[in-house]
Amino acid sequence: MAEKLRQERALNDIELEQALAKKSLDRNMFWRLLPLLKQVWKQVTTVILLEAVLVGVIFIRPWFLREVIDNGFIQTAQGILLNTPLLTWMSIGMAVSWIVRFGISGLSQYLSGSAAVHILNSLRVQVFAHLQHLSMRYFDQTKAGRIISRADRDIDALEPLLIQGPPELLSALLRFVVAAVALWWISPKLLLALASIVPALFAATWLFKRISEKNWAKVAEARARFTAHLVETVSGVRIIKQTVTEADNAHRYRSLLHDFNTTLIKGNIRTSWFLPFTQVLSTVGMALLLGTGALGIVEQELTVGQIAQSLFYVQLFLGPLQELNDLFERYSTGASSAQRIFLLLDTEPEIIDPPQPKLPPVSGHVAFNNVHFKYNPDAAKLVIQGLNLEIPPGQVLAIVGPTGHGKSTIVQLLTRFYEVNEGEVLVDGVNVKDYQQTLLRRKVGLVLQDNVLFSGSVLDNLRLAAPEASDDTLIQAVKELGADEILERLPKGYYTEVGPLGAFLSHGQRQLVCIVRAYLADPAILVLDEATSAVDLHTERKIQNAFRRLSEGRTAIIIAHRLSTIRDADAIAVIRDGQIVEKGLHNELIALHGHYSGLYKAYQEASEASALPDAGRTTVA
Ligand SMILES: Nc1ncnc2c1ncn2[C@@H]1O[C@H](COP(=O)(O)OP(=O)(O)OP(=O)(O)O)[C@@H](O)[C@H]1O
Repeated sequence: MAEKLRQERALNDIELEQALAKKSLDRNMFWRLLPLLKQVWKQVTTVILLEAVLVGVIFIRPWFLREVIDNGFIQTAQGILLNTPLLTWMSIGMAVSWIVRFGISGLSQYLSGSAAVHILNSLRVQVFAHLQHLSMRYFDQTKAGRIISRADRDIDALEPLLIQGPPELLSALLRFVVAAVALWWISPKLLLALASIVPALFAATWLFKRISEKNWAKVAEARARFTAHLVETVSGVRIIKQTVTEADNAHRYRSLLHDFNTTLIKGNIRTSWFLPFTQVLSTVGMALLLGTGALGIVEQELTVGQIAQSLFYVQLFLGPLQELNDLFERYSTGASSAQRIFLLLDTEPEIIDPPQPKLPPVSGHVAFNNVHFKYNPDAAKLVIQGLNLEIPPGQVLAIVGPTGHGKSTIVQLLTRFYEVNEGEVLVDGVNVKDYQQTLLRRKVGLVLQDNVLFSGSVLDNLRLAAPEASDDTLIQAVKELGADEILERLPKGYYTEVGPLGAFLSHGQRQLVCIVRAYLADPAILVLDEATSAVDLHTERKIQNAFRRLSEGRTAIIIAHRLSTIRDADAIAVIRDGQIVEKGLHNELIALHGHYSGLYKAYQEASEASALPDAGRTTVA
């Protein structure tokens, strides 16, 4: 059942992406990629010039050969004599042409390579910056693996298209045009004989391009699926181990890999006929040219040297057309990757700043007026329904209620991670929509259940809130909150590495670091989403004291799971089905014999049953 559900969820995600991808399939990727070349126009221009010189060098060689055949050997009465000066100059010319060719191709490749690095890195930066601006809903709907696949592999896939592609295309076109002119120069009949196969070659190339584009889009999609699964596995590895679903998970990965392989193989089979087909066509072209050339010799219109020279041009004329095979394949891979990148870049953040934002809040007065909200616009049920709540500046308000009834959602709306569907959220009497998001969020300090720390030391993490602060200032803040005893016990004290996402620290230690971080940021409003997992009594007390100290003189919202911790709160609000059903002081609410007293009773019973001070939680009620 779980597997089925997982598959269904994944499928919905994929379907959503495919539907979006189809929308932008019509766009011409090439024209959207072109502006990227603007920043490296100097390198691009030099490469174009170098390629033009290279083509000139290539074309001079058949002329050397023709001169050697037609004039290198002189027929005299004594027999055939060598035209030594001509042969010497032609040999030198041939050697120089090879040396120049190697030198120019090396330089051209170096320049296009450095341009590539420049363009791809700036695209990476653009994608990264854009990702940070996207609203939470985008991350709710899109798997992390898909995003990584775009920001990393899809950008890599542009390299052959953007970098080697243009010089090769240019070189191919130049060789094709110059070969055509040279053949025309020798004899228009020779050119016409060879050109008779071009329509068939173009038709085949066009067909190939269409098939190839579709194939590469499928391959990229299949690849994104297994990457997404890999990322999910890495981030959920604990749960997978705990639920002993490694085998199921590996099976799912294998089946996604199998889909990828099948798509890749099918794609390769479909496109593999192109090369042999073009080879057959060029053989036919060569036969036609030789036939026409033979007639020309018989009719004394052409010399043997000219035919030998024209044979070189056959490859220079048809070769570029065959190279289109490779170029189109590259274009297809790159275009499908570009499409996925543009799909990401075209995604607009749902939540944007107002054109003229108000000054950031100071006093921390919070009001929710008739707020309605649901995460998914298509969902039938509202998560928050007609919520009215006022928190005067400096008040400590505790929010309690059963799990999944909207407690954390209230905070998400206060920080404008999501936009309300109806009603308004006011901070200091101003709608949160009228503040600049960054300034609003700086004024709301969050200490959440699943606190995230970033790789680096404890001090590095504290410094996120106060970038200019010295080590001593940071440590002083830790001491002021009474968190020093616990943090100094870490292996290297404040210099201990916290590991990826803070994995080397315990839950309680992470929470203390976050409380100090919030203290350093000096917000007007504080939110403590109390941890549901147990910490020892000593740490718990330290956390509570630190939070109490932190909330002095600020508005504080405590999402409480341990009812014993909030008895002293200035007000307690009980939330049920996204509405405030009761609000008052602890004693008042107990006396009401309503929801709160029921929750409290259940909490006390659970505490007594397990004989642990933190055993009972409202979330189990
Ligand atoms: N990002 C999201 N996308 C869609 N639905 C969500 C999202 N976050 C929460 N929900 C849903 O909204 C409802 C309220 O969730 P919320 O996290 O506010 O509950 P809560 O009361 O804080 O629960 P808990 O006590 O377990 O923390 C739940 O039904 C939850 O499934």
